[in-house]
Amino acid sequence: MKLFTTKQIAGIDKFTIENEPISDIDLMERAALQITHWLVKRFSTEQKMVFFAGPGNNGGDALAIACQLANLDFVCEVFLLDFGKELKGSPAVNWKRLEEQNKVKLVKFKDESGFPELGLTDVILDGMFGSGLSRPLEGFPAAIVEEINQLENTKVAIDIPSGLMGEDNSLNIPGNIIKADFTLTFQFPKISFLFPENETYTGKWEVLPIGLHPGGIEQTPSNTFFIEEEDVKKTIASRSKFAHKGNFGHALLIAGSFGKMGAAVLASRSCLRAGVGLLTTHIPRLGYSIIQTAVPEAMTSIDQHDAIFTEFPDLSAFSAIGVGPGIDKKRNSQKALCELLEKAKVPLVIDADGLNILSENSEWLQKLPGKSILTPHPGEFKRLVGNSSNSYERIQQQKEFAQKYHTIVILKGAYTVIATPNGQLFFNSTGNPGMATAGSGDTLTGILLGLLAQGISSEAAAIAGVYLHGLAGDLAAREKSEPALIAGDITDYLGKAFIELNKETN
Ligand SMILES: NC(=O)C1=CN([C@@H]2O[C@H](COP(=O)(O)OP(=O)(O)OC[C@H]3O[C@@H](n4cnc5c(N)ncnc54)[C@H](O)[C@@H]3O)[C@@H](O)[C@H]2O)[C@H](O)CC1
Ligand SMILES: [K+]
Repeated sequence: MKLFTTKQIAGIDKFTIENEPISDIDLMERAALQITHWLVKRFSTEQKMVFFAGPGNNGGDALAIACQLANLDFVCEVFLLDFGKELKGSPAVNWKRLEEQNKVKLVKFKDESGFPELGLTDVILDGMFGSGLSRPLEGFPAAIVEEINQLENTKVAIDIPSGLMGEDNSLNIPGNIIKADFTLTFQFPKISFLFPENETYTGKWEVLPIGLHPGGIEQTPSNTFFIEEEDVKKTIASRSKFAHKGNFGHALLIAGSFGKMGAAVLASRSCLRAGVGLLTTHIPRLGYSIIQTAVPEAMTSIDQHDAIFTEFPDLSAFSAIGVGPGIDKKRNSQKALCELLEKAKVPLVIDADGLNILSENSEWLQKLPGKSILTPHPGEFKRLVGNSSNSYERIQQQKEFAQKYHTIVILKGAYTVIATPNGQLFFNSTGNPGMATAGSGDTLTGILLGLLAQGISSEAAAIAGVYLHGLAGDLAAREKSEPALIAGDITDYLGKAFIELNKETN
């Protein structure tokens, strides 16, 4: 799914009005109805619905929802922020409808002194500002936000928590943004919802479709995407009846060191489960019996060194190479990685200590084979690319880095972001906090390597890999729970993830 800026969404909104065609008041009514349905399912008529409405269409939505709920016997009150200007357009129409309906208490207020007393079970609906917010809130609306945030009532934001920008909040004032329990957003997730620091404002968010015109969506360009099942299905081809293991590539995984052989085991197992034809795992001598016992399906390549990575086998047989999980960053391992970068002709997946070595030798980034995949977590990213003051800034850095070095950068997090060399960004939609556990990254490296070795392009492997990794984690968490989930479970549930992905087509 394409993701858009709030400005672009306003354009698609306009396109829908002109081309469906539908009047703006009817589009607002349709959007409002989606939220009304959601509220009716969740709350009872015993609870008063208290709306805070702003001067624009976000306020218009609030008025429309109040009108619809009042017709369903909910007790509603509307507090309209009065900036001394008459309401215009659809918000004005909805205000008039409410006056004529005569079921909802309507109050206009100009400053904090007009802030109402609320009952403990009242539900607050935030319809002050949505995608039309042009600058951070201050003065009167900011004071209202502060009042609302002090209350313990359940808060539901319409489209966007008031005060939050759809993309860049670098210059925003944290105290002047509504902290909602739920955000019900229209048609598309807003980009800022995908950043960890904004969870405190959005609470749990849901996308409610409002039937924006497919033509408008199609013709609006975007280089930012939300990965969904459809985007991954096409990558995972069904296998020919006559297939043999030679059809699915030969991966080389360089992983493990003394005390960290588990990383080599986890990554090897997930590489195999991702469907690779052959896997050779290169490990220090002391790891030999560990890997042979734990992963009998893998062939081994044994380093001359007992405890660390210092050399690698002839590369001509391999269709993709993974390096990093558990390798440590001793001087001889650094030298071996440098040589690997110079000799490798196939894309690499570089993780963990592989990335840390690169951070300490940034001039080697120029040596990366084209379309290699780097998989930093935020700490590794910071060491590799530098500091950033927020997630928006960080993804800009990520994008520039991927373009500069012609690599795919997978920045791991709740919504893992993939940056590609052509300037695109993909946010992953699967995964859960149970996956924040030791070795989870090693399993991702294995999956990526396994897909890449099968001849899947680096971009497609990255997109499918993070999606499947998250999906396997979600399926595992359903049975194991989030706290009890361990990295090996992700690998164990990878099969179920493939089945889930192919459900409709099978
Ligand atoms: N496309 C859709 O998905 C639909 C969206 N709908 C709703 O419409 C809003 C966007 O409405 P818009 O009128 O463009 O903007 P807002 O209501 O968010 O606010 C604009 C209003 O506020 C003033 N303003 C802006 N910034 C500030 C500020 N910092 N301080 C004070 N005042 C400010 C501005 O001048 C305007 O007067 C979207 O979020 C949805 O809720 C449709 O209803 C359905 C289709
Ligand atoms: K809002």
